Amino acid sequence: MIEINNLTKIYKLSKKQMQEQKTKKNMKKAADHITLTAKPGQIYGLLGPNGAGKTTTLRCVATLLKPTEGDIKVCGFDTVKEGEKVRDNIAFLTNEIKLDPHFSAKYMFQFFGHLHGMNDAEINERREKLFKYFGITEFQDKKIEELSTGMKQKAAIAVSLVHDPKVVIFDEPTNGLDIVTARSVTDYLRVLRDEGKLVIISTHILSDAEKLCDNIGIIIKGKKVIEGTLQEILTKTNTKDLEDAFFELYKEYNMEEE
Ligand SMILES: Nc1ncnc2c1ncn2[C@@H]1O[C@H](COP(=O)(O)OP(=O)(O)OP(=O)(O)O)[C@@H](O)[C@H]1O
Repeated sequence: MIEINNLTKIYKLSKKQMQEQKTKKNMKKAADHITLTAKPGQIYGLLGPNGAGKTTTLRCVATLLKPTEGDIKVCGFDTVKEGEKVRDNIAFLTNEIKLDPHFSAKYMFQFFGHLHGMNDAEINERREKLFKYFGITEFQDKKIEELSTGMKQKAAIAVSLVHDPKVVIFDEPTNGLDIVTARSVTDYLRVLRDEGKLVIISTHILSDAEKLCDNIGIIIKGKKVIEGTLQEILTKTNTKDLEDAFFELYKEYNMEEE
């Protein structure tokens, strides 16, 4: 279970960042009083345009950032006061995760398994299952640098899941992946959901949210502006598809003063 309670995250901007973001303010409120609950056996999608605050929110959930205000509980543990316990229960994935190119996927899997306190028998069982699913078994002894981009990505995902976490946090799961790799990743998120795990993703791809997510929270300018199943969102916005709903909300909330 993830319980985000009134999360606000404010970044202090450097002069360079102020220039880049074309603002005179030296603070940026990236998450603005976000409250949400995501439950096991569910894929929860944070949907929003670039810069909406999705990554910031997920990084706070994953204990990588400290909220400015509010608190977050993951499996009942506070992300600030009990960070280690939170980290035991999660995998945080992005498409930027890279494995050391000089080692094999098998070696990296074992290395991270040991870091999580697993024994060799447990690691081997997990590896057989995950490598089989992602089609890595045949290439498991090759150096990462010799693998294709898609295979590298799948190996990184398998390694992140070595400890069989209850909660999987995935920032932009299909970004930058070819269509075949993207499909195997989204299919695996469904497998995890069906195993009773909680999967929370961020995306700006409407079709991913539509097809994959049991619950969708739309974030615009750091605020959660609506939440529900696809059908609930369409009913609340009186629209026919998620794209129409999204643009209605975007028109309404993107105009708001900061
Ligand atoms: N470390 C940082 N320092 C200052 N500002 C930041 C920092 N990280 C993010 N921001 C700003 O906070 C806002 C939210 O960024 P965030 O990356 O959370 O959005 P996002 O919804 O994930 O967008 P994207 O899809 O582009 O990754 C943006 O305006 C961004 O420029």
